[in-house]
Amino acid sequence: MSASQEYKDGSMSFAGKDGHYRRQVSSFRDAISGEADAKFKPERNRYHLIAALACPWAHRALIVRSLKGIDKVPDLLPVTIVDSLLGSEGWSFVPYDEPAGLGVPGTGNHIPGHENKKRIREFYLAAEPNYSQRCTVPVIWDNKLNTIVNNESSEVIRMLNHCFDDFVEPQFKSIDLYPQELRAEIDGINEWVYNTVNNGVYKSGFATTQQAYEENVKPLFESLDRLEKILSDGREFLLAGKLTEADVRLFTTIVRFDPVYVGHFKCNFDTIRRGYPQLHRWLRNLYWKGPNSAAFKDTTDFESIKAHYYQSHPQINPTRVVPKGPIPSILPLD
Ligand SMILES: N[C@@H](CCC(=O)N[C@@H](CS)C(=O)NCC(=O)O)C(=O)O
Repeated sequence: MSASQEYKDGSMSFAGKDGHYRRQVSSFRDAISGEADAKFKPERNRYHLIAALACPWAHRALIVRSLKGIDKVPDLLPVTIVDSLLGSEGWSFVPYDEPAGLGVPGTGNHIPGHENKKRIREFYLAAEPNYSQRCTVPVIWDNKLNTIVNNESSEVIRMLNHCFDDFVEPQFKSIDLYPQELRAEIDGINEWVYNTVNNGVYKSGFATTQQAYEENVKPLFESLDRLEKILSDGREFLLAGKLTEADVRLFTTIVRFDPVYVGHFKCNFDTIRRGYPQLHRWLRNLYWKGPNSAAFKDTTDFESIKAHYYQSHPQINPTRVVPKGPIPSILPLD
């Protein structure tokens, strides 16, 4: 069942009757694996990542693909980027005629044998002809079996953490974003960060009643306070002085916070740059500093991010005007 309903003007409400937004459960939950009987074996010239630069969930996959050096091996996991505008037929590889002239173009669809597909929906229907839910990114598409391996970002990044280790250069093989000894801690932090921060901004922004909005925006800022405390000893990463998937998952929300969530989703008790100096330091370190920064910086496209949110939700922003600020989108290191 879809959690969205269409208004008379064609725009979508993503909230239910009680004003609360509920994210749908992802449908494709397989994994690429080197195990002997695996259906989806790691191979070159087989898999594609379909992503939106705007989307924080897809952004996780782009970051891990880069951190793990998967992007440096030709034809291991090429990326197809959709246009930034999420229109009435979902994510698209070609510009929408209506509303016309909006959005930042993606890469176009060059997935061999599927070049004529215009919308991401067509891949979902090829994989599952009766699919009736929302067609979300990220998607790992298997061009051999013509199906979707997985469309749940939390599982996609777990999979990319190791599944292509036999193909990447040695220095990337040893990178482990979910090390055994930290798993319990990572799972613990992921759980409340997912509910109140990653999804909390959406639950605040898509709420259609005052009460639903307040019930979600307060826990969001409580969690930002909690993160601020965790980082207050000056640590560079959330856990144990080591970059983990917990940092990746939090980054994609925090980097969008001041440019989009403060205004568009009404998450405006404070901004990260003014009210959360520790989170702000952590964010800028990931984005600007050290050997990992390219994975964070080069996958962050503020133009697509802002265009997407402000133009794709006419129930929130009917004029589709995109604000110019904050300037700059992210501040430099001190
Ligand atoms: N649980 C999914 C959520 C993905 C998701 O909701 N993606 C949004 C973009 S931010 C999407 O593709 N929405 C398309 C639509 O609603 O039509 C994941 O983490 O992979």
